[in-house]
Amino acid sequence: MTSSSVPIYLGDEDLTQETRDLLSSLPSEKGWLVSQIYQFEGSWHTQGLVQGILNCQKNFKAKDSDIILATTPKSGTTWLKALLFALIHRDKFPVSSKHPLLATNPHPLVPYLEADYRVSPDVDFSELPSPRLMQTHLQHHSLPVSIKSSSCKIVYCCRDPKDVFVSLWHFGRKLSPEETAEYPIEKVVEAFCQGKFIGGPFWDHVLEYWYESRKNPNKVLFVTYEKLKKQTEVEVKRIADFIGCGFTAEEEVSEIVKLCSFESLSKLEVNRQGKLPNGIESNSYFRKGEIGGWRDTLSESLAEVIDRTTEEKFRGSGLKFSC
Ligand SMILES: Nc1ncnc2c1ncn2[C@@H]1O[C@H](COP(=O)(O)O)[C@@H](OP(=O)(O)O)[C@H]1O
Ligand SMILES: C[C@]12CC[C@@H]3c4ccc(OS(=O)(=O)O)cc4CC[C@H]3[C@@H]1CC[C@@H]2O
Repeated sequence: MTSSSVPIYLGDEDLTQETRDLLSSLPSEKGWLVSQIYQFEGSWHTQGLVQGILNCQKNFKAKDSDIILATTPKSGTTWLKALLFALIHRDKFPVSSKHPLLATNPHPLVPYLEADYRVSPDVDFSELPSPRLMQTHLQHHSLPVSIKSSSCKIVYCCRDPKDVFVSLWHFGRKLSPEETAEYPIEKVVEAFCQGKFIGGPFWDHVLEYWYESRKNPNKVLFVTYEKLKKQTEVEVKRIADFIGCGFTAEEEVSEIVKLCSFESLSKLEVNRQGKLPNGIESNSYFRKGEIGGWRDTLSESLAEVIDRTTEEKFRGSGLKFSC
């Protein structure tokens, strides 16, 4: 059973017999926020997510024009959802007081594949305007085959794992204050570094997309939260070029950058009040939005534990997080 405060799609209601049989054969562990997590295709998920992944792998048919945003949780999903939505639809929705991002949180504007397939195995994305934009937290090897075999584009965003961890830590404690109150941070860091965490192991997730981006740079664009934060306009133009909607010399990128900035989005009423369709408070997705914010939560020794894991895992890959 999952805790009642986490989204319903993570839960174990109405699983198919096929999923139940599969789950009974998978390694499982007690989770931090959810009572049980399962290792499926090398990554850890709830029962509900395994059901959503199976449905998605079976039923999702990518189109060549699709754009898939892939991230690990807390690596910049909300920001990229906003930026990609604004970039793709800028002809239809120029930046103005009527822009959809001023009235709607970025999450409902961009479907979350495995969660939506969890809610309904027959979910229909055919009504989405072209190019269709969708999000996933899946590891590369677990993506539906058609995403890998079609010419659709994958934008991958990752972030320094210390900031990812701290972002998750605060997100989880807000989501489930009672369940998390007694949980020492040291234990949660340990589980995160062992990879036994929803979507984990974090480092394997990043490395897979890193190597894919190097092997096939026209298919996978590798973006880091840090670079996006430091040189937003340059990175947003690079993303726009990659997804096939580059900026002309006359066009201004700064309006979209400003619209999607943490400062703008986090001040909007729609992102400050109320809940998203998944039951999570809209403001949970906007906390600090900084590079290196981990310093106010992690001791030096815990930061070292995460850094050591990063060094070990990334050794020889050419990948580094610059802060
Ligand atoms: N427009 C934006 N610009 C920069 N960071 C943003 C952002 N919107 C959300 N974030 C930050 O991204 C993290 C959430 O990640 P995700 O969207 O993948 O769940 C949070 O980090 P912090 O908790 O460090 O503040 C959140 O504050
Ligand atoms: C899917 C989700 C982001 C991940 C959140 C999460 C992360 C780690 C967890 O620890 S453990 O229980 O696996 O040990 C639990 C959770 C539960 C909530 C998850 C979030 C719900 C919506 C976000 O996109």
